[in-house]
Amino acid sequence: MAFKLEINNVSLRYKQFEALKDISFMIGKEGIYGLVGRNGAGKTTLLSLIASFVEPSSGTIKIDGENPFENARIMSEVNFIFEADYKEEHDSPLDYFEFQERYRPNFDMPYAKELAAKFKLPLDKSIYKLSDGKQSALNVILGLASRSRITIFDEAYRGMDAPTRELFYKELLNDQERHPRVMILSTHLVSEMEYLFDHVLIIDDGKLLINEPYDEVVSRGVTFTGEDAMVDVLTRELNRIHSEQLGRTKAVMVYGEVSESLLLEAEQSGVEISTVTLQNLFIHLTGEED
Ligand SMILES: Nc1ncnc2c1ncn2[C@@H]1O[C@H](COP(=O)(O)OP(=O)(O)OP(=O)(O)O)[C@@H](O)[C@H]1O
Repeated sequence: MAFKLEINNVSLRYKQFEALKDISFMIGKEGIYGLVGRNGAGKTTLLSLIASFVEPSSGTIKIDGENPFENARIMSEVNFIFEADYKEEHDSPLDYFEFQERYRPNFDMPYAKELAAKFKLPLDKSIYKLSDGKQSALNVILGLASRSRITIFDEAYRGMDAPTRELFYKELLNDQERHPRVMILSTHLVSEMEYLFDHVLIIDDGKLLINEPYDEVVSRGVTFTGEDAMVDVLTRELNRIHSEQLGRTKAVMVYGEVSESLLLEAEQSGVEISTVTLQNLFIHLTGEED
């Protein structure tokens, strides 16, 4: 059973600056949740609140019905994986695994060692001597092998090269299938990671913009391409988020419900309809244009 996560009217201020503004959402079932936002949108701040590293300035957070702050029962099941500073870390990956085994109720040591072999992570070397990519691999192994009910990866891929990131995504999907839990992945590598997401949360400037299942978000993005005057007429009542023009041909991206009759009208007037990736929706929903 998933731990229910309830965020109610949460704001967070750093002195005068409001980094999160009245955020509310609920996560009630297992799945991979993509938290997407531009630099400085508030992703790490929101995740730090869920992990109880900080308390909200106002609003409430509940995990499994309780305030998670300084709550050992809840916190042993919430795992926040972020880019830690290992410059002075003389312990080895194996020391970390042994510590996690004591502290995390579901930590799977054989699986951690299996992952270490796959990521070619030396188990006995001091962590400060490992490359950035290997330190990131250690982080994601700790996240996966802990099998915490709520596992948060805050841009956990940072030091990894593309093949290593692919390995991480594959292992994440495999382990999620075997041991479903709530995984929250924050990223701006949207095009690379969107296939992983069951659900999407987009934050922009401290506000929650989108909180929907992945399929619903992408089904709401449509591009109309054709003769400019016709495209303008067809999209005039819709939520236009981007447009491009080349000669008389115009492409307009919209976000929202598009009726069957409008789609038919577009087809009959030679206007092409195409789907939009989450990456493109993210760019244009959170961009300054339009
Ligand atoms: N300790 C702090 N004191 C003051 N302002 C802060 C502090 N931490 C974060 N902020 C500000 O809060 C906002 C949100 O920062 P946050 O790190 O949550 O964004 P992010 O979405 O994770 O960004 P990125 O993708 O660049 O990592 C930013 O404007 C940031 O400058």
